[in-house]
Amino acid sequence: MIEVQQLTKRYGEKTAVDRLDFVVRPGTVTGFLGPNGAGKSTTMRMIVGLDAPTSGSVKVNGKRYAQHSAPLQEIGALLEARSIHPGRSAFDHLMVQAHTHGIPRRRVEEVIELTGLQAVARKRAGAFSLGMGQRLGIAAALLGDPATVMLDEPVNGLDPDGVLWIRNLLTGLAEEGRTVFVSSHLMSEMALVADHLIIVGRGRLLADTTVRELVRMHGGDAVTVASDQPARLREILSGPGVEISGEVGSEHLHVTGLSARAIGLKAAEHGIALFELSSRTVSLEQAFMELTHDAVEYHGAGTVDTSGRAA
Ligand SMILES: Nc1ncnc2c1ncn2[C@@H]1O[C@H](COP(=O)(O)OP(=O)(O)OP(=O)(O)O)[C@@H](O)[C@H]1O
Repeated sequence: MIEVQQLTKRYGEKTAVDRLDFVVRPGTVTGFLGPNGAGKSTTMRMIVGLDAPTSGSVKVNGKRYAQHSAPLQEIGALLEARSIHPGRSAFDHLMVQAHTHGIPRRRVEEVIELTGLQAVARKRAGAFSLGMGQRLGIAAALLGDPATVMLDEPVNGLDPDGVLWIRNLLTGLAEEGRTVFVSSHLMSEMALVADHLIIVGRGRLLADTTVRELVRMHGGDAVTVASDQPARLREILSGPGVEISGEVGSEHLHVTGLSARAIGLKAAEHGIALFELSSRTVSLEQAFMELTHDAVEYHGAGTVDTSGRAA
């Protein structure tokens, strides 16, 4: 569990993290999203005590990071800036950390296997590809068998096999009941792996929600239906959880809370002919763009956001 309370970090004039409040719970994968410079890495560094908050606090599994006697057994982290001695083998790199934390050699062998590094474990880490380096960073994060795992951009630079591997690893860790907190720029990837989302922009909390709820709030799964009896169709489709809108005099209705299939079947049951029946699903990417539009620090020239405005 990670509990962030009024967490703030200022670098001179710049407020990188601005009074953030959120809780990351065990048993699910929580995605940490935000545009470049939103404050994700700074927040993650404060969670593991690498940066001191200007104000506010953060607890990991009920205590501040520094108060844990064996922090590696509480939270395993992969942060963007990794420091691996290039001349040391993956095995030795992990053994050094294991030694200093009283972790047995058996666990080093386990994490090497878990991260698929067996074939290269004795090779110099300096010669590792980006993907191998990521796996080694994850092996180190899992070394202490921690209840909380935090990974900053773990899929960066990975090939499709690596991305799939990370996806399965994260969902597996959550299924074991661990707290899994992962940052990423890849919304499509987050949609597949995360249940819950913390979204930040310019250091502030923009949303603390589920993937489903975020998509629903930004238009969700709406169906457009057209017929020559819109008033009757509206009556037939009305029910709990169903929202219907449409302009007076228009043949079109916009329906949420019912699938296109259910609407088609109900219309047929009542002998109403339909001229149009189309679903519109807002992707997580669109919802994210709408939510963070005003919080993006650097827009590329000529980029257009999802609402069609020039950014
Ligand atoms: N050591 C530092 N000194 C001064 N400013 C900093 C420092 N570290 C971060 N910042 C600034 O704080 C803001 C937040 O940076 P941070 O790296 O936490 O964002 P991020 O969301 O992780 O971005 P990205 O997605 O690009 O990695 C940025 O504007 C950054 O320039």
